[in-house]
Parts: sequence; C-alpha cells; structure tokens
Amino acid sequence: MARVRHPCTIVIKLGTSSIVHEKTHQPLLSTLSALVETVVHLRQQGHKVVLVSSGAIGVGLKRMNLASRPKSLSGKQALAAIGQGRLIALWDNLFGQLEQPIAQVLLTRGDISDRTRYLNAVNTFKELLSMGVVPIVNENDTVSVSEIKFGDNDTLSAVTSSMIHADYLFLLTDVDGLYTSNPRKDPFAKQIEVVTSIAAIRSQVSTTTLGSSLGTGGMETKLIAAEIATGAGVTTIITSSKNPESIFGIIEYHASSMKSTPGTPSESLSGRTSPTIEPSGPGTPTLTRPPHTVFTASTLPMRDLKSWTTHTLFPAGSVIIDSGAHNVLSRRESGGRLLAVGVHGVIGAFASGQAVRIVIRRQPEGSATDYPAARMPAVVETRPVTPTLVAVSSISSSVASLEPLSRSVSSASLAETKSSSVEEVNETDVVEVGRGLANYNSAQIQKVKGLNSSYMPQLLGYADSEYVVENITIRVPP
Ligand SMILES: N[C@@H](CCC(=O)OP(=O)(O)O)C(=O)O
Repeated sequence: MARVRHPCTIVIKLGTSSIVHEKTHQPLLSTLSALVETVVHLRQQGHKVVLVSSGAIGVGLKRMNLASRPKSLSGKQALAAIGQGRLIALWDNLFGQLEQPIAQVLLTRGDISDRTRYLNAVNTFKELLSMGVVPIVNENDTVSVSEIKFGDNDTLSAVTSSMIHADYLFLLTDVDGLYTSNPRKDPFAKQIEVVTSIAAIRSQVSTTTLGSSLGTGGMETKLIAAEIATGAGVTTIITSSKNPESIFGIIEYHASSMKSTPGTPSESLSGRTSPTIEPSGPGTPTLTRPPHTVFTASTLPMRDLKSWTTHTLFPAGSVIIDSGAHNVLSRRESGGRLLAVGVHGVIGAFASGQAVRIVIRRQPEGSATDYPAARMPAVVETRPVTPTLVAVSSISSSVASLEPLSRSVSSASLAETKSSSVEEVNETDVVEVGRGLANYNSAQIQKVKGLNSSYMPQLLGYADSEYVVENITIRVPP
C-alpha cells in the first residue's frame, strides 16, 4: 500500500450499486469490508475521512423482501426509514471490528438552507473529525420532499466536501472512470484521465447511467457533483468501488505528478495511457497510475458563501435582471453584486438575507430587445407582488450596474424615474442564470428596481448597501 504523505480531508461517496447486490439486495460485504479497511488506514496516516453512503432504500428492500423500489415518494421514504437503521448498524459493526468510531449525519437541503443551521452542520463535522470519528452521511430521505431534496448522493457528497473544505472527493462507483462511450457496450471506449473543463467535456462523453436500477445517480449526476466540488476547490475523482485501496495510489500519484510536472495538467480526450511516473531520485519507486478520472480543482475556488448560496440554499424568490446586468455580472470585476438599476422586477416574496434566483426573461419570439417598451403601459405600480405576478420596470440599465451610489437627486427626477409598469410574468417566462443573497426584501427591491442607487435612501428610508443582491454566482453566461 502506498503511503500518502500529507494529511488530507477526504470525502468518499459510495453508491447503492456498490453497497447492495442489484438483484438480491444483499450487502456486498467484501466491498464494504475493503472500504472500511481503507478508511481506517487513511485515518491511521492522519487523514480525516467522511463517508457518504447511499443504500438505505436498498437495505430496506431486502428487509421487507421487496423486489424493486416503490414508485411513490412515501414508499421510498418508508423503505429508507427501514433501511437506514440497518445500514448504519452494518457500518458500525464493520468499523467497530477495527475500533473505529463512526457517526450518522442525515442531511437535507432544507436543513442547511438556513445560515445558522448550515454553520451548525459545519461545526458538527469539524468536531467529529477532530475527535477522530468517521461521519457517515446520507440524505434524510424520510423527511425529504422534492423541493428540499439534494436529489442524489453525488450532489450531497459534493456539497459536503465543499462545506468541510475537503482536499479530495472520491466518487466510488461500478465503473473505474469517465469514458468516451459506454465501456460495457463499446470495446473502443476510452477512459478520460484528466478533466479540467466539465462544460467542455459534457458533450463528448457517455453519461448514460452505467449503474444498477437501484441508485438515483449515474454519470450525469457525477459530472454535476464534480462541477460543484471542483468549483469549491476540491479535486474530484471517479474510480471503481471494487478496489477502494486504490485511493492511496491515486492520491500518491497526483502528489507525485504535481511535483514532477508543475502546472495544471491538460484535459485528455486522447485516451492516452500514462501508467507510470518516472522515479524522481535513486531508490524512488516508479508509480503506476491506478485507473480513474480526475477532475482538477479550480485554482480560483468559489468563496464559501457563494458556494453555499449556489448549491445549498433553496431560493425564496426571483430577481429579474436585464441583459446589461447579466453581462456585467458575468464579469469577475462585478464582484457578484447587483445594483437596483439592473433589476426589472421580482417574483415572489422574500426577506433580506434569503437566497434568490437571478433570472432573465426569455426573448419573446421575433423581438430584438429584452423588453419591448411598446408592450408596457407607463403606470405607477400599486399592486402587491404575488408569486406569479411581477412588476417590471420600463427602465433599461444596460451596463450601468457598476455605477456607484453617489449622486443626489431631485424629487422631480425621482417621480419621473419611478414611473414603472406592471406586466404579468410567469415562471415559464424567465430562465434562471444564477443565484445570490438578497440584501433587501422583495417589496424593497420592487420599490427601487430600475433606479440609480442614489434614490435608495429616499425611497427606503435607509440604504445599508447600494447593492440589492450580493454573492451572485452566474452559472449561465450571456
Ligand atoms: N438516499 C438514498 C440514496 C440515493 C442515491 O443517490 O443513491 P445512489 O445514486 O446510489 O448514490 C438511499 O440511501 O437509498
């Protein structure tokens, strides 16, 4: 077994197909035992390890002698409730053989969409890891409903690794990496060794579900997870769950390759095999590259809060921006901050501090502009906003979103500028381009939409910040 030199924080995710047999639903004891030994050895080398374990529903199926996953949400929730206890008991039994304490952590997106609860979860992880415990995470399926679900444990593992600032996320599955096509059907399928741009690679690889009928993930969710984790600075690896001990070799291989070839490795779609790293000195053993795909971590990871906003929070409403603001926000120098002048309206009711979607309106067919003025009567908006009704300002901001709060304004110009119009906009009329944290509530943003920030103190009675939304991450560029 290779020795990993620097202590790391490592998240290892194991999917259902690696935990229970697809047909019999019996636990795959040899895989589980090998993983337990690997985790304990990693711990002995000074690493901190978190396990994200699926399998509650699979274990529940076995307990109830059912052949397949129920279709209904409540059926799945009930089976997860039945299976989770047995699953954690199984892990506790296996880890207990090697004197390794574990902890059960069940999370939902709803649990950590509140900043305080999120920080509590982070603190619990920190405390457990400093106590030498291996936290075992799963989604709290029993209380998860569609809108508060992470949806799959690939995403949950990525969010977990971003929360604890992990060095590595290992997605262990039933294939040993990402391939150019389905390796079970295509003998010419090539493994992709290194991915530096997930967006670029998405269209070129096989994302068909290669796993069993039990899990909810597949390669697509692994790409999404890799995008979240690498964006937060976590090196992400897809490899086979059959030999968990290869984790040592993979970490060692990357540590050595960084030493021998400084700089970021380039994306490889060439199917190149780079099985060895030359010894760096006499007596240094040659390293073999264990099969895997590595997604390199972003060199400019998202700030913690941004990552939290983008992936963890369930947005309470939407802020509609114009194309100028969309352009500006897509540039790094915008700092992810939105001025009122770039806002066209809001959808829903939200409080200051809540997460909001940043949306743009879909281009009406045959129109050259975002918001054709002719369609908007100039009236002062008086109606309260409902989730499906949005007040849309007739003022276009262009790139003025970077304009600072400075100028004093006359009442006349304020009255003139405040003239706005009301138009019904459905959720289907808009498309989400990013997320952020609101600095003002929906009614306040409604009041100042389309205006220069210098109007804010007058209209709101105060202006703590000139920006109406901050910590914005744009995920769909213009
Ligand atoms: N929380 C569910 C697992 C959901 C899930 O993501 O499964 P998988 O695609 O096998 O990782 C369970 O424990 O059965």
